[in-house]
Formats: sequence, structure tokens, C-alpha cells
Amino acid sequence: MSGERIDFVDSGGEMVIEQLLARDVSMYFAGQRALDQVDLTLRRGEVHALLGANGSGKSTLIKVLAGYHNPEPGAEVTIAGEPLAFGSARSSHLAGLRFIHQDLGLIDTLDVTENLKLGGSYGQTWWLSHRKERTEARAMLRKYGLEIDPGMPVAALSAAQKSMIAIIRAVEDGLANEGVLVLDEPTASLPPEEVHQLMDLLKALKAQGVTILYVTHRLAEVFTIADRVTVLRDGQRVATEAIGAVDADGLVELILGKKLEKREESSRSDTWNPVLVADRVSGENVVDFSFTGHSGEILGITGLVGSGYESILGLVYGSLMRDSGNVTILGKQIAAGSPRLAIRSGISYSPADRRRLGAFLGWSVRENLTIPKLNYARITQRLSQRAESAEARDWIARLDIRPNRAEAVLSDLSGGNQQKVVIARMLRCQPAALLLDEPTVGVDAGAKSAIYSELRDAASDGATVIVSSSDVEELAELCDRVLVVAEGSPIRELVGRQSPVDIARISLNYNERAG
Ligand SMILES: Nc1ncnc2c1ncn2[C@@H]1O[C@H](COP(=O)(O)OP(=O)(O)OP(=O)(O)O)[C@@H](O)[C@H]1O
Repeated sequence: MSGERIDFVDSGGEMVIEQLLARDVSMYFAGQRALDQVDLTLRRGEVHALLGANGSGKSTLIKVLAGYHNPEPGAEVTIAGEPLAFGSARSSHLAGLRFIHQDLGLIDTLDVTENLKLGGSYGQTWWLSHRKERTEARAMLRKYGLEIDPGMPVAALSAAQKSMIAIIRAVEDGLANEGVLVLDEPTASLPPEEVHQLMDLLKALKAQGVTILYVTHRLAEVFTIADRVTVLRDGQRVATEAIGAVDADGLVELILGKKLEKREESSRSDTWNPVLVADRVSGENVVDFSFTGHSGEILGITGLVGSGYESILGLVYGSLMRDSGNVTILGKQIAAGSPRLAIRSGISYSPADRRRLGAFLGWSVRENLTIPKLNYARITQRLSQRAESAEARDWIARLDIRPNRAEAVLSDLSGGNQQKVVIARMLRCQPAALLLDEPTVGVDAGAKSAIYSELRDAASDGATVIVSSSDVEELAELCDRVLVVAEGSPIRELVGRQSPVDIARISLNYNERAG
């Protein structure tokens, strides 16, 4: 069937051109199935969402398309009717496939023009004309409706602007209508107020006929931007649907293979005892920030990026240096900049940048789980790997971590499963205070619900749980109290159950006023 393309006229009389056809794509890692005879069809000019729980095989499929993995024999992929040679990044590029990963591949110290030109062609001349390039870059930005100065250093751009520059660069680099733009969780690290800018750009690209494969865990975005959706579960394609044919609950059910249980309201105590007290903490972009985390409580902290909400937990824990202020846990003072003391005193912290700061990617799941508190054999006082393995297996079962092998290397786990390991590591230490920065970025609905239920249990057992997050739905779902931050300190306290829209509106209002 190589070279064959099945174009047809749809029920509305529109000509449908099949831009990417993947058939029978299977992939195994050490005997474990990551993709099982997956088929995927992208129509020219559509935005096609690729969904699936953590570990369902989305990244593996993308890596096959990118020429990074060689699939099992029998797989076929055609792009605009032309067969794709596997295992070659160059073939994938020549076929018109362009990939935007979460690491955008931009160079912060260069300006927008230089970044747009990176990887692109410099034409027939061997000399560079800066003025000509700026003019071209300006025209390129205008074409996509972006008001960005081409001379601006990339470091000075907002997160959404950086993503948009990376996308434009990919599209302009010979993509035209003949290829496919593959976006891997493009909004995972964007602040919520910037997501719509990216959506506007994607709509503009779609209007120009660009075909987009869009990987995300955020279902709201799927309904904003996608035409059709394919769902993977355990490496198999379980559905491909037009977006009008499914609703959010239906998608969750397809992703998980079961309905998500609605949580029961737990009865919480009204008389909370203080556990963690931060008193006029300053440092980074935080100014005189005070709060108290109580036993049994889940406290949320939010704001716009730059408001200080993103630094406060690091300052309390000590991974960021406080300039002033006091932190006490159960009455004991924690010196500034001393995570070791914080851990010893009962604080556990998980940073937002899990890959760089939160885990040892080259170590096993067992090692990652047990590192803060090692298991020594009682008699020999040597490290007991057997005890560690047994304990790791318990945690793997409790949080449904996949693959369910204690010796699996962390970097081989999908992002969501890595995060479950980080959360399990915190819970294992039974801390009095759990501090979590953006705990569920890149985590699927099923894993999110497992993490939320563990955090609720930890609170019910008497810990204080403090979550700093830009995800207002998360805060509404999880928190008993939310602090909204602007200009470095809390500006408003929302007590009790809140709607996500209210939290977002209040945060935006205060921060706009502050800005
Ligand atoms: N290099 C590798 N070696 C061994 N196993 C791997 C490797 N890469 C992926 N896997 C396994 O393949 C399966 C699919 O993983 P993949 O990363 O494709 O999932 P995903 O759907 O992208 O998940 P997420 O949404 O969490 O990013 C998982 O079980 C994962 O552990």
C-alpha cells in the first residue's frame, strides 16, 4: 500500500486528503509492549488530538514518526502519499514532519530574528545581511499576527511568545501544506492566561491548511482546537472520533477504560492546628509573605507567573534562599536555605521542574523512592535492598505506577508515572508538611485523581498539604483554602469550595491591577 493515499469527499461535500497514514505501528521495549498495531490517520488541514493516559504510548508514537525509534517490521507510514523511511530523523524532516517538544530548542541569548533563522536556510549567499533578515523576520511575524519585535532577545519573551516563535520557525522551515506539525503538550508549561495566545496561532495555522497532531492531557483544549481525536490506551488505539461526537466524560472514559469516580466530600475538622508557619518571608520575587498551613488542611497558592506564587514554597523549604522572615514547623524554626534541616524537621517538597530538580532520572524507581530515608538491615546495619524492593513494590501498587518494576530506570517511565514516584517518595517519609509546586503538570486524569486522593489522605492523617499551582481547576478540586498572590504577597484568601472560574478571575483582576 506504499504511496497509496485514500482521498475522498466527506458528507459535507468537502474533499478530504489524507496527509498522514500510519498502519500497524508496534514497538517493544525489553519485551514490554509500548505500541500495539496502532493506526493513525490525519486529514490535511485538521488539528488531530492524540490523547491517552500516562504511559499509553503517545511519546513513543511521536518518536517513531520523528525517526528516533524503529518500529517492529510490518509498520507503514506515509506522508502526503510518500512512504516514510523509519529510524532516520533526516527522512522524517525531509518528509515534512516538524516537532515541537516541551524543550523548544530556542537560544535565549539570541534575538527573535536569529532564532527564527536557526535551522532554517540562509539562501544562496554565504554572507549574512542582518537588516534583510530582520525585515524578513518582521514580515514572518506579521503573517501570523504576532506583535513581537524581531530584535528582542528571546529571554525577554513570555512563555507563550517563545512557543509561538518555535512553532513559526518549524512551519516556515519548509513545512507548507505538505507536512505535519506535531506539538507535544505545548501548553504544559504555559501560564493559563497565555494559553489563548497559542490557541489563536494554531487557529491561524489551521486556516492556512497546516495539519497538526496535538498531544495533550488538557481536555478543555481538545474541545477548543481539535477536529478529531485519537485515544491510545496501553499502547493500543481505542478510538478515533470527530470532536462533536464525544464529550469530556466520554473522553475520560475512553482514556482510562473506566469512569472516573466522583469524590466523596470528606468531613474536615473546623479547628485546625497550625503545623507550618511562614512569617514575613522575603526573597526572589516574594515580599513579606505570611501564611499558616494547618493540620488536616490542603492550602492552595496561586497567581500569575511573576507574582511570587511560584517561589514561595522553594523559599520556605530552603531550595531558594530567603532574604528575611521566619519559617517554623511544629514550633521548630527552620534556618534559611537548608533543605536538609527542612527534611529532618518534617517538610517534604516537590519542585515544579521534576526532570531537572525533582528526581534522579538515571536511577531506578526503588532508588528514587528510598533515597530520602534509606532502609538499613537491623543486624548488619547495611543497606537492605530486599527490604527496599518490597517497600518499592508496595508503593508501585498503591499508586499504580507503570511499569510495575522496582528496578525500572526512572527515565524510561512516562512523565506522569515519574511524578507518581516523586509523590510516593514524599508520602513515604510521612512528613508533617507536604509542599508541592505544580504537582500534576503533564499528568493524566487517572494519575491526577490518584495523586489527589493520596494528598487528601495525607491531610486526613494530620499533615498540612500546600500546593502552589497555576491550574485553577486543580485548586478548586483539591483545596480547602486558596491564597491569591500579587506583587510578592497574598492579596486575597478564598476559604471553602471555590469555582475554577472565580479563582482565575480574582487572580487576574488583582494581578492586572498590581501590574
Ligand atoms: N526508552 C524506553 N525504554 C523502556 N521503556 C520505555 C522507553 N520509552 C517509553 N517506555 C515505556 O513505554 C510505555 C509508553 O510510554 P510513553 O512515554 O510513550 O507514554 P506517554 O503516553 O507519552 O506518557 P506521558 O503522557 O506520561 O508522557 C511506558 O510504559 C514507558 O514506560
